[in-house]
Amino acid sequence: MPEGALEIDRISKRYGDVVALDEMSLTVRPGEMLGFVGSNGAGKTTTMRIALGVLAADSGEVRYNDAPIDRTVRSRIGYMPEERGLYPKMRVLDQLQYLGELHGLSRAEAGRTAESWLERLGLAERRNDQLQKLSLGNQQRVQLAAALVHDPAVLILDEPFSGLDPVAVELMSTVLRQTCERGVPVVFSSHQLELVQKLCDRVGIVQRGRMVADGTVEQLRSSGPADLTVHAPQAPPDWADGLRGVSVVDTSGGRTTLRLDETADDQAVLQAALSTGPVHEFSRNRPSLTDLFRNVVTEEPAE
Ligand SMILES: Nc1ncnc2c1ncn2[C@@H]1O[C@H](COP(=O)(O)OP(=O)(O)OP(=O)(O)O)[C@@H](O)[C@H]1O
Repeated sequence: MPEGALEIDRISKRYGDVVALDEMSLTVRPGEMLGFVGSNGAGKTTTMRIALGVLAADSGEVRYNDAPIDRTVRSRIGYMPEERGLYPKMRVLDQLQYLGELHGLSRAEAGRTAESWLERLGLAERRNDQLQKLSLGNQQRVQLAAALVHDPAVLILDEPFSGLDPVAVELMSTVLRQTCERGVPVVFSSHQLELVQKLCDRVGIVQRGRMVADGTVEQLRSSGPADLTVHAPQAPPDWADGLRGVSVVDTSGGRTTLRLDETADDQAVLQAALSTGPVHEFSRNRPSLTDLFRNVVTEEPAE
């Protein structure tokens, strides 16, 4: 493993009869951003809480730099919990400074870093307000500052984008990208798949406590079923019938969308289309992350 990687190695966790995690594994390398996606109740929060050490796994191990995570490493993790969890009545700057000190910064250093994050996140003028006086989106910016104030070696965020307006999404995205570019492994959970597809180097899809797909966005998108769109205006409706490994998904306006399985030969499809007359379009549609997610994940049982 490269130096500075976070590894979650086959962790399992049960709550009574509920299997929350079943040998969940994932690795985030330095300078890599991993999007952690899955249905409600799939096990994302449980995984992140175990990685942080606020919850113990029944089995498996979490490592940083090839060694099991201890208290020193734990204090170098930046974490944004789903339930948020800052003090509502405490003033924003005091709160960040206090958290910086808790993570080992001197008072002056913590104050300086807190001020600079508030500036960066557009909250400088709110520094002396109680947290509860801020809008939810601004409170979330403070949560991000809280995760970053001690210059963490690893950044773990539980649904950091939920409820943010587009400007705040952009700001959060930029800050996460820059943190990642400084060599910090970043992992965040999200249900906003288009955002994950745009932002992340790698994606892990979790279902019922297991990692069911893990790879770069490119790898995952090219591993899904390939659809072809063919525009052959003179082709009869049954032109693609009988082609090996090919099924018709949709036909409209002279365009046919075909699903090809691994036994199909796209060149045979092209020949069949050309044999009907001119072919104006022959294009492969790669699945979006949303399509893949639909294919991989079946509904979780209701909570
Ligand atoms: N404290 C707990 N006691 C009992 N069961 C729990 C507890 N925490 C989590 N679970 C169960 O563990 C499973 C995984 O939950 P988890 O919160 O990790 O999912 P999640 O992927 O983060 O979901 P969401 O997207 O809704 O936040 C669920 O079945 C949940 O009900």
